[in-house]
Amino acid sequence: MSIAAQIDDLSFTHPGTDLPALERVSLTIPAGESVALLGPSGAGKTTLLALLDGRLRGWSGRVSVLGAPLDPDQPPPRVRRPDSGFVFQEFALVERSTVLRNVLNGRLGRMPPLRALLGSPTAHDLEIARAALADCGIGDLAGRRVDSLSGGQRQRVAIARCLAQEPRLILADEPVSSLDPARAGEILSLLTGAARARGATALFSSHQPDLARRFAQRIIGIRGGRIVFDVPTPELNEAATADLYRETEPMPGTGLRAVS
Ligand SMILES: Nc1ncnc2c1ncn2[C@@H]1O[C@H](COP(=O)(O)OP(=O)(O)OP(=O)(O)O)[C@@H](O)[C@H]1O
Repeated sequence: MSIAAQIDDLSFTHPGTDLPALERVSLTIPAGESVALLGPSGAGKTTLLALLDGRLRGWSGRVSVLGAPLDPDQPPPRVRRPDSGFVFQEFALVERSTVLRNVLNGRLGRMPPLRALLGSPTAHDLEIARAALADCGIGDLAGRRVDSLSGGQRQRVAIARCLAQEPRLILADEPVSSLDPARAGEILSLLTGAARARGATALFSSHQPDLARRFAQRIIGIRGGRIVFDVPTPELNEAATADLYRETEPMPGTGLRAVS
């Protein structure tokens, strides 16, 4: 089995905080699968995705992404960075730029540094960007400014930008939480379908167990920074999902909820 991410005994506390956001996490994410990360607010989903994206420093444990170990003290080398692509909940697009320009930004990491600095794409970059737009069903929007688009269209642009990067691992942080249910299904179908078509691995976080079931082959439950289950989708039962999202009892007399 080829492995997209291997995590052993990973712990991390955000600077300036006391409680770990991730605690003794161990996980294996097989290459080529679509995997959902479920868990309540504050569970550690964003932290785990950012860490796999090489954006956090000062963690402990061992983490390998696409066969290369991450260094807890250094960002990944530039040549490896485009291998993992990130889709953000709030799209993170350049609002006043065109759709095509935004998607071409996904090519920057694949360009030699001087070309990236000048922002001058080659014909090959343009070809890849246009193919990504077409795959996302928005070829006709190439010349539109992003700030004239709907939320669903913006997320398609963000996915196209990620695909233009030609990543082998696609990390997506609640990519559909701002969309209506129909749009959310379309976008997750697009994201996981595009990953599958490219032989890439997709790891997305969500608050919606039904969407995770529909679009992920594997579901990981995280709560309080710890993995509470990691199962093939058909094995996920209602009780485990309900327990993941259970409310803790208020602590007597305080109105506060106990951390479990
Ligand atoms: N930049 C930060 N600085 C300090 N603490 C942070 C930071 N980001 C997250 N945390 C803390 O780390 C813990 C995990 O947060 P994280 O955002 O990873 O959870 P999440 O599962 O993604 O939540 P949500 O579903 O609400 O996005 C929380 O206790 C949160 O308050």
